[in-house]
Amino acid sequence: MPDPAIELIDIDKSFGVVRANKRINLAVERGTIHGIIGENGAGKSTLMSIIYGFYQADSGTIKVGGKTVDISDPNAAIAAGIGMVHQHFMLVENFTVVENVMLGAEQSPLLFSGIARVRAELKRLERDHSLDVDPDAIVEELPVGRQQRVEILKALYRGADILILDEPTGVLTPAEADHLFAVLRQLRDEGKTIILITHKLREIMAITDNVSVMRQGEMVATRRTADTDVAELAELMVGRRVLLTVDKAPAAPRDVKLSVTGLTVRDRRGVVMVEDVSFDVKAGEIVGIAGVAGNGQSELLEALAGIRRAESGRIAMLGRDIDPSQEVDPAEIRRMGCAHVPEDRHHMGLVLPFEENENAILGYQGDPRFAKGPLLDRDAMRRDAEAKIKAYDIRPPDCRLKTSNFSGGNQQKIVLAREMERDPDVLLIGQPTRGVDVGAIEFIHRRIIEMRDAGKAILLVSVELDEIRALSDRILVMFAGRIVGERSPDAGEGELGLLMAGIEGQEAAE
Ligand SMILES: Nc1ncnc2c1ncn2[C@@H]1O[C@H](COP(=O)(O)OP(=O)(O)OP(=O)(O)O)[C@@H](O)[C@H]1O
Repeated sequence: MPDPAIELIDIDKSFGVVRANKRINLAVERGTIHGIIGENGAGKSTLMSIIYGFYQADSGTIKVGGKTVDISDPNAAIAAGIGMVHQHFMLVENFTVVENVMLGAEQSPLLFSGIARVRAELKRLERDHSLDVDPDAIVEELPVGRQQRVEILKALYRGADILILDEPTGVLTPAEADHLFAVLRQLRDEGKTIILITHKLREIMAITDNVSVMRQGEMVATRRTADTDVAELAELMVGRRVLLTVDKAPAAPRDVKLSVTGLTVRDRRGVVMVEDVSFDVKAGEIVGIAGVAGNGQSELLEALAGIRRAESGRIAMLGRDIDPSQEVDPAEIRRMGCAHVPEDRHHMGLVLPFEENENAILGYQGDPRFAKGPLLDRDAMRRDAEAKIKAYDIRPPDCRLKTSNFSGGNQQKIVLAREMERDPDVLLIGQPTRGVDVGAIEFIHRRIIEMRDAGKAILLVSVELDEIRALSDRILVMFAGRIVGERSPDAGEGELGLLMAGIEGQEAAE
């Protein structure tokens, strides 16, 4: 390669018995966007953490601009011109944008020349890179797309020439993702080098110049994006052909298992998040809720699961009437036969310092299968966890490992296995495949269809329109807290997109 911006030579890294990176070699050409893909647990985040100095490689060499560098911590990475935009933003939420940009940039001589100059520099960076954000806004009040811009600005402010983005579109709306891509292309055209980790192969095809594939800790292939396609990449990732479409028979809906009438939910500040929502879900059908993130889907799901109090409305679930404006015990909802895969696995689905086998029964500790007198039957828990690890191909297959030590996609599989394998009659499922690889998506989709065919009533919330269209038997579109339309899964992407943007919906609702 004529001019690699960064080169990794024989990088090796183990965590105990897990060899996360095995003699990795990679050269990233300057002024290109280079995608890194791979199954959950393939070692992508570990490799990026080594480049950014969070982890130290056990052996190997990193060269930046042809020179060997010792990246002992993130400050050394920054000094070498490497910037990172994290999956879970590393911003201080109650600080302003300027304060966040200044924070941690102690090495920057600009810091000593006052906040006014920092603000001016920030303004210039924003203008030059179409990264519009108010420097004085408090970070937690910004939508996620803008918070991400702050992360990018922070890296640019510190002089990053090489920018690493880990799953940057996972939390973005489609419009925000398009904007991000425009920014990345512009940065590339200015000569910056971008390394992008994503599970979305369509994004790889749309935006990268080259793509490298990792499998089980190894770098197995690098391709020019123009010379490959989604099917080849999927196969390189998982080592077998992957079905990229979902095969399903027509639904055979039976009696209503979940009926929601006039549900209204406000958030802590009193803002209406769900407004007068009514719908039914029958046994043997999947009802998908489509919508841009932040239009009330999360609050709807939480109210149904009993973890958020509603203002008014009625819920009839599995023959029982629930008044959601009263305190509802989520454990009671679970006991009735309703399982819930929460959208935000870090905050609601898992206790990260717990062992895998403990999270595998979280919320179901009272189950007699796991009781030994007044105590927990640890052997039964481990046997149960091992069976789920096998069925969901959770890696590494170690139920004693702390949950925080699993990769993001494998953490998602731990939650899915726990909730789906309870054999619930009603399944509330939020963003089931966020952060999971194509092989696992194929498996999870198949499992959801099997559950439908076994007569379960399934409510699916996903911001991935492709996923909603592939799985749902009926699609409800939510906009600004209201259901603005019902469509069949055959409805075109354009038609659904307009509804999701509230354009047709407003007329329909009037
Ligand atoms: N701090 C740690 N301690 C122990 N094991 C770890 C640690 N960090 C990562 N691992 C293990 O290293 C392997 C690689 O994980 P990594 O997070 O790099 O995967 P990934 O390719 O980024 O996966 P995903 O797509 O799911 O995010 C996994 O088996 C993971 O469990």
